[in-house]
Amino acid sequence: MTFQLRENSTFRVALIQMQSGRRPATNIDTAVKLIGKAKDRGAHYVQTPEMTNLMESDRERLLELIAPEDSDAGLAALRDTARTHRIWLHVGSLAVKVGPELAANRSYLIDPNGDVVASYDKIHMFDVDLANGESYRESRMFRPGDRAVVADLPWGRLGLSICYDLRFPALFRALAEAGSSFIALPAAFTRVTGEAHWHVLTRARAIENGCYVFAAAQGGLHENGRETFGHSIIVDPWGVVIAENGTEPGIVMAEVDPAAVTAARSRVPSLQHGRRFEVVEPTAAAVRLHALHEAK
Ligand SMILES: O=C(O)CNC(=O)[C@H](CS)NC(=O)CCC(=O)C(=O)O
Repeated sequence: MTFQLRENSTFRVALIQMQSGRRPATNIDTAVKLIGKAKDRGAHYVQTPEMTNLMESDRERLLELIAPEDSDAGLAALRDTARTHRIWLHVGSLAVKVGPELAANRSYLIDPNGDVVASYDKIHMFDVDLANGESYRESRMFRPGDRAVVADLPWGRLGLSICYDLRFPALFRALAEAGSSFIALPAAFTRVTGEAHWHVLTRARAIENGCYVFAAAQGGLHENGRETFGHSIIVDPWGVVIAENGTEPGIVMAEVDPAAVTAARSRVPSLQHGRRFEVVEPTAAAVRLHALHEAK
């Protein structure tokens, strides 16, 4: 079955904020309940955060707890949920097994029939040491993706990204140039970096690409000891935050209008004005002039 294009109609987006723990069955159960509530409130597209099924820092334990996607009980339950509620369900990511010692941080777009229509492996791995001593080595557990992915919703095209990808504007530009009106950014930002950068970066990506940004987040203190920023957020293409949550689990909703994308891009057509330069190497003459100037 195919879905009718509805690029001229608004739709309701719901973001599920979670505080996922160390037991996949419990986390999936929580997600399914919140998705049901979002449906009751009229959602057409529902997004869950990065690592919906598991927040686990221990590599061995993570590898024991996860399954290949074909036999993943969580994915099956979420597909059932999409079908039961007749919604577009975007599972922000699941940790899934892709080899004996290897996982992927993979998001799934599921249609109202319960079929997976797109999946995306997080490209940029969060291998970062923060000033407060927090240290992350995502690439120890996860195999990064190398493909940018877009998928079609009835209301327009959706570009897929995850969490740390937010810091790589070239990915978002590529998604916009591939026709995205909406960009999905499920996340599990740290509290510290979220406080410093979350709002400015989500708004910047929306503004510079004339896209909506839908970002369902993990928030609060997790069983594995991690603390995440929360603040699930919906930003419109003009950079206005139209819905936002705090740090508690819950649902964030907004009415989304595809016409706002066209409007923002016609007011400021910066997408059409890009890539008009080449980078020029410093010339020997310029270097000599500089040296002359310094010597004065
Ligand atoms: O590891 C897990 O359990 C779940 N995955 C995550 O939390 C991921 C990888 S560690 N987090 C981020 O990418 C944070 C990015 C971020 O905070 C920033 O860019 O500032």
